[in-house]
Amino acid sequence: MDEQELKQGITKAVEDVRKTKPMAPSITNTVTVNFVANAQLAVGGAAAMVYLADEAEAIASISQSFYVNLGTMFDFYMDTLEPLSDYLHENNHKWVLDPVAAGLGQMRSQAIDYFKDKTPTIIRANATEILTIAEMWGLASNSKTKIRGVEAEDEVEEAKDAAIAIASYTGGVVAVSGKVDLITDGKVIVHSYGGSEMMENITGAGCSLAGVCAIYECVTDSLTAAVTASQIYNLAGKIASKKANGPGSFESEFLDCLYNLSSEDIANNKFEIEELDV
Ligand SMILES: Nc1ncnc2c1ncn2[C@@H]1O[C@H](COP(=O)(O)OP(=O)(O)OP(=O)(O)O)[C@@H](O)[C@H]1O
Ligand SMILES: Cc1ncsc1CCO
Ligand SMILES: [Mg+2]
Repeated sequence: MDEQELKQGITKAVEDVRKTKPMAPSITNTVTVNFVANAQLAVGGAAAMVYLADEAEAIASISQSFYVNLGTMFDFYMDTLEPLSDYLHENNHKWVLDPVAAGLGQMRSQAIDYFKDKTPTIIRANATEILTIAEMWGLASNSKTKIRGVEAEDEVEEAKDAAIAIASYTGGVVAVSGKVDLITDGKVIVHSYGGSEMMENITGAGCSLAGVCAIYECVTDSLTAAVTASQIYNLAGKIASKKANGPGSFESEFLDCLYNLSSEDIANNKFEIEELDV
């Protein structure tokens, strides 16, 4: 894939979502659930949040991509997450994983271990979470990262090799967010630029970015979907930060940008694509 093909793919993904309004269901954390749904709606998709095992499988069967976010774990989650990820894997169903706070606690670790062979088609996370998963899955060692909570403790480029190793293992895409976003399928690396430091002053920029990846994944391949989500987030974040007076107005300006930006402007936001030697 070259830069021109990717630009065309981004433009088409943005337009197809606005035309066809695809629904991507989510099991997502209780902190940012409303922001995830609003971001999915703002880009033109539809949201549906579920928590029970029988509902998750039923709604997965009528969707093109499913979003799983581990932000706030509850006792009964494994009863849903294990059969759901079995179902997604067995049916070659696309799904996005946001492994929030990977490495924290026994139940979250059990979930991440379980997902290793359930082929998540996009893993979207911050650098610390990607470094942690690569280590948990035995794909990298000697990482010095230490989990503290839901925030990144490492720079995006430090997670580059871990991201490539995970993508090569799953056969899917890994998207690492931060000041510059890095997206890889193990064959190419895309860097998407823009955004704003203000995105660190609201909760859920990352959670909702992953939810929006699932929306774009309903209409295009996983690499194009993850790049399109980063491109719209980076342009919307940059423009919204110029209009906002603080985190409150930033959040609403940001949603307005997701809704209003043109597909051409989103595709023309700065990005670079580089082939990897494989
Ligand atoms: N310092 C920054 N400068 C520019 N853009 C940023 C910056 N920090 C984050 N972003 C953007 O914010 C979005 C979310 O990424 P981030 O890395 O903050 O996710 P996260 O840490 O998982 O967030 P959360 O857990 O709060 O949902 C991405 O589009 C990213 O490019
Ligand atoms: C703050 C917080 N705590 C658990 S999930 C979450 C949202 C950001 O990941
Ligand atoms: Mg996060």
